[in-house]
Amino acid sequence: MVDISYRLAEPIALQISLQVEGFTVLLGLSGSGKSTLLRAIAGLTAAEGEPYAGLPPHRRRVGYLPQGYALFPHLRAWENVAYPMPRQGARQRAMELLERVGLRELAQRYPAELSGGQKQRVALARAMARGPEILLLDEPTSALDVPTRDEILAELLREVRDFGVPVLAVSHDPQLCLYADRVAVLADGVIAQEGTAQALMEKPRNAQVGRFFGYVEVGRGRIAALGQSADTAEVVVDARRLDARLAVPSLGEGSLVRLGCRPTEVRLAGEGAIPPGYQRLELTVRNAHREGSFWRLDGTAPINLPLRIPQALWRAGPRRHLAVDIASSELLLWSL
Ligand SMILES: Nc1ncnc2c1ncn2[C@@H]1O[C@H](COP(=O)(O)OP(=O)(O)OP(=O)(O)O)[C@@H](O)[C@H]1O
Repeated sequence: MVDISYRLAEPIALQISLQVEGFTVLLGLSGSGKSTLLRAIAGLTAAEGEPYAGLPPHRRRVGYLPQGYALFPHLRAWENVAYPMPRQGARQRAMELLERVGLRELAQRYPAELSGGQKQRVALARAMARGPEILLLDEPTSALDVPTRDEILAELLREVRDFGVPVLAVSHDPQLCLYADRVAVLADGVIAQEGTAQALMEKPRNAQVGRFFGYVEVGRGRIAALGQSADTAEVVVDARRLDARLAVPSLGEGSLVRLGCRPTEVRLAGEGAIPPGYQRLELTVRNAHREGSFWRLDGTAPINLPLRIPQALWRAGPRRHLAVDIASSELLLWSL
């Protein structure tokens, strides 16, 4: 495990404390400073921080895979891997590293003669060349084609785990969390939340964390009463009482809150009884338009749920009212 603590002001203000353990994924929106943080840890952007503060890049025990991999186009695969090594024995050591990533046979090729996944493995071998104690991956899936992405990523992670070095991967892609031992979310220059993917998915602390796991903010209200079990509450929205779940422990009776939920978890109400644990809401539809074979509904009340409904389930076309069932555990309450 490596404890990372970095502060910088330019080009973006960041104050980051983060534990990197196994495969750790740092999620953040585009422009939130993910690449800047990795460059700071690698010593390529001025910053204060531990570990490595004050050391030049080549003295830091960091393996860095930038976006696009930054291989030298005029050097063969093995020469790219050997580049950061001391001359003596470099070729043999480079060949060993290429062997570990399954590319020994392609050692003589130039980057232009390699696939995206193969380039990534050459870059991985090069990043491992100086025996790093942490590996930094910038958007490891962004340069890969969708059909082969998961396969290449799984292979990359197998190799990374094989090297036994903790990895910090930054991405805007929550899919990466499927493979992660730890996940953190970067927002407004700080770590908004960190923990296991499951913990963040079940209780995202705010809307910025929630959006990576499919939650959208659907309205605002006031807590009328705390529920009987630890994290439940009754909330009033637009004079309607709803059962919901607290995503932050500090909320109490009278607290003003934001409501969040995953539109994919909302069910169209059928003819029958409300399923246990669910509540039925009669939504007022303000806007409906077609999206392929779906109806897209926006601006509904009392909560503003964006919904995509298969045309077959709403054949008569848009109406003004729509009954939906939402699990109480699905309706999250965040601080306002
Ligand atoms: N060299 C630079 N000069 C000026 N501004 C920069 C520089 N590098 C980054 N920035 C700015 O700093 C902010 C963070 O950029 P950064 O590349 O770290 O974001 P990111 O989270 O990695 O985004 P993305 O997912 O789009 O790559 C952005 O607003 C960017 O415009």
